[in-house]
Amino acid sequence: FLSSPCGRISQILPLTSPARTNPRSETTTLRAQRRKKSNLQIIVEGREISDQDIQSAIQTQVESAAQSEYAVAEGLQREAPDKAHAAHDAHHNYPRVLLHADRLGRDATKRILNVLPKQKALVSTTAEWKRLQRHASETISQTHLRDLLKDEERCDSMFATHDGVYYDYSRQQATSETMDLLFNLAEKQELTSRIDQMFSGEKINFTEDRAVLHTALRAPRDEAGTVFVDGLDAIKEVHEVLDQIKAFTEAFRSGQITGYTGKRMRNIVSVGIGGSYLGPEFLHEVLKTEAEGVTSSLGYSLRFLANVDPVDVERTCADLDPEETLIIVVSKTFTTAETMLNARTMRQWLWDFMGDDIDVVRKHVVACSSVSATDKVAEFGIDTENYFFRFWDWVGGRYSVCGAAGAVPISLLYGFDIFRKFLDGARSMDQHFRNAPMRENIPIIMGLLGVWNSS
Ligand SMILES: O=P(O)(O)OC[C@H]1O[C@H](O)[C@H](O)[C@@H](O)[C@@H]1O
Repeated sequence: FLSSPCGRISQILPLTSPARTNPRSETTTLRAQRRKKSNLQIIVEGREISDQDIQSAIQTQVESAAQSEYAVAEGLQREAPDKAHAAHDAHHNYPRVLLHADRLGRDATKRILNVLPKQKALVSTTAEWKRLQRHASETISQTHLRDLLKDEERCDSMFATHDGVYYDYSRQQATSETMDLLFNLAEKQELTSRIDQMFSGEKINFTEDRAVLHTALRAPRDEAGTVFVDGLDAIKEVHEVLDQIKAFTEAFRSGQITGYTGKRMRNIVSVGIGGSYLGPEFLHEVLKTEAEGVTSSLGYSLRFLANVDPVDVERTCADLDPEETLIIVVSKTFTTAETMLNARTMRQWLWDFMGDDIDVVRKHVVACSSVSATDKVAEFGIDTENYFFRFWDWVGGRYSVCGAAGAVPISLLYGFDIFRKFLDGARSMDQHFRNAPMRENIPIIMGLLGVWNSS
């Protein structure tokens, strides 16, 4: 906040320390003048910033933040998206103000908090959070896990189970009191209604103004018509793509789909990074030693290409016959530099063997990408009609394994039915997450322990 109305902060000087950090004489004078009022001085471009400056800078932001809430509440988002966007941006600056304050130190935070209107309580300012903080410093920091583990009653109570998944959290640095405090915090933050908002497609990802709907990726077909995003029936769309992947998989595995030279394709190279790589690879690692996975993948191979080191490309395809190889470019945005570089390298590899023909790309390269990247997929030379498997902006990259990003490589290697089972498992956990009471709810407990451990 200080950088926009006042200029860039150049120095922050605690007034109690000697003048060694600031040679400017006028600043020294200022410091002397203000010594009695405050023990912190903020210098911006040679000028000291007063409490009043801070207050007016914050006021501007807080006013637009207040308008933002109003705008969104009034449904302006639908009628005037630009306005709502600007309002959203301003709104997000509110926590940022505190973040800056935090960096400036305790004195600055205090001064800033004093001038901030009591508008929206951050989680860290709630009584439930403070109770957790006290509990952490007064009790848990003095307790060794070794001693916690001696308490049988405690250990017996710290587990949750659902559908064959058994979650034992007795090795966490936590007691049943910790859990009580965490559940209180979750209640205070209205977690249950936030979960419902997520499942129903509300745009809870407010930084990108998007829904967070990976759960729709594993919702059953008969739930079509229940979740809409910007007027589109999310679950219906999901099943259209799953049907497309199923049909493509069957054609690929039965040899109906062949490469450019008519050979049957047996090797799959999945190019992608981050969420477009780790999820599918994790699934592959799990399945490749499972009896069902071993038999269903016989005769096929799947490799991942995520690294841009040229030796990695060599390692991935040195022993592959390009005529029998299908390249999957997995990228939600279809712009990620590493992925696109590897995709171009693999395209060249195909061209080097089979000739510089666009049909080589149309027969050997498929894309898993978001609907909004369709033009880029087409530009690359991929057949967007038959070789493009889409997902949506409301699928976060790290969850895309349940969408085309995971479905295509895993189904081609192991068959669609195995992938379907994975979706069914995820669906079962979604239902548990949505319906189980908090104290038995595995994802909620894991989330709360995540908050506990990282804070
Ligand atoms: O799928 P893409 O658009 O190529 O992005 C790939 C990855 O890029 C970055 O690493 C992001 O942090 C990830 O969240 C994302 O999954």
